[in-house]
Amino acid sequence: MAGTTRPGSTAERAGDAAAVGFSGVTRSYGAVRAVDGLDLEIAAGETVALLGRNGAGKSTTLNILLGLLPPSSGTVRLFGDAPESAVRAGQVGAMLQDGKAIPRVTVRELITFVAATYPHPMDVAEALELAGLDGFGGRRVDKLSGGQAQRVRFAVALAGNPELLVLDEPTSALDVEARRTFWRSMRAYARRGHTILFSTHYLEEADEHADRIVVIDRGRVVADGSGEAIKRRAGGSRVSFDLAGAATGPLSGLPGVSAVEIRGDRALLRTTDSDATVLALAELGLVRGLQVTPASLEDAFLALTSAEATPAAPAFTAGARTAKESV
Ligand SMILES: Nc1ncnc2c1ncn2[C@@H]1O[C@H](COP(=O)(O)OP(=O)(O)OP(=O)(O)O)[C@@H](O)[C@H]1O
Repeated sequence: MAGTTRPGSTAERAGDAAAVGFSGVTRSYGAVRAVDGLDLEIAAGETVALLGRNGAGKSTTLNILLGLLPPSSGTVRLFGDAPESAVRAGQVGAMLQDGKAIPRVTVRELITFVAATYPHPMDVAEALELAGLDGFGGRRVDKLSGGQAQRVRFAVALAGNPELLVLDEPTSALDVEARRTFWRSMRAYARRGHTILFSTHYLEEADEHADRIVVIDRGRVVADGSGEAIKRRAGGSRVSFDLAGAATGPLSGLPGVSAVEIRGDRALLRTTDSDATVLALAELGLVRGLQVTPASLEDAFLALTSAEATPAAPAFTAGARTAKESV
């Protein structure tokens, strides 16, 4: 997606500067290192998902990016400038997880007020439409459901017509229909050349809606690339077959096998070399109901972020299985 800049904007002044640049950023809370030497560059026009489990450091990263939290060390640049400057210039819109509703104002009044504080605001009706708030303009913001309030926060983020949109778990309170509407709006906004950075726990959303997925764990980037690239990096395939009473002991020693799970009469092997594993299984006569499937993004995510995992020996723990991974 090509980037576009407004005349006189921070981005134009900064020339080809990245939309976002983190360099060696660290943030500690007492003994907890929430962000630990984070390096990250996001080009203008990219849509990037920040993916990580609870406590990985996503919100802290986004708060530092927005200038709301000073880093303990390292530097952050937005369009080549300090975050505060980019925010002041209206280049950045944010939708954070919390945020209290202002009593007694209507949705339209709120968005009109917010838009008026920016140098190049979005048309209020357009912001309401993009946020899925058509028909809600006259409603009081303190009398909305959780999902509707979340859409108001999205409209607030859009109101300044920002070049960079930062969204912290934007769909967490939305139902299926609202989620679909939200992503349609996001894509439309991205197509205008804007940069979008969103955090999420939803692997499918990251895979489907981002150009690039940055997985963070313990405040560090542990993977960065397309969903496909991350699956490849985490490695391997899953081979499953019917045991038909065969002994399970030898399975972990077969070529390529990095993990074994037994579910009833079915064996599931994680392997870094499915051809070698399948050949060895054939020699043992274990080919009944044989299936070979590439690793899912879920597999990759677990392998990259589980406590005991290393990229060379991904974890494959029974407790973390999901229906999606069933064979
Ligand atoms: N204000 C704070 N004081 C102390 N520790 C904090 C504070 N904010 C965050 N932390 C800790 O920093 C780490 C990172 O937290 P952060 O909220 O950035 O993670 P997250 O990836 O956004 O998590 P979640 O997905 O649960 O929202 C966690 O260990 C958290 O407990």
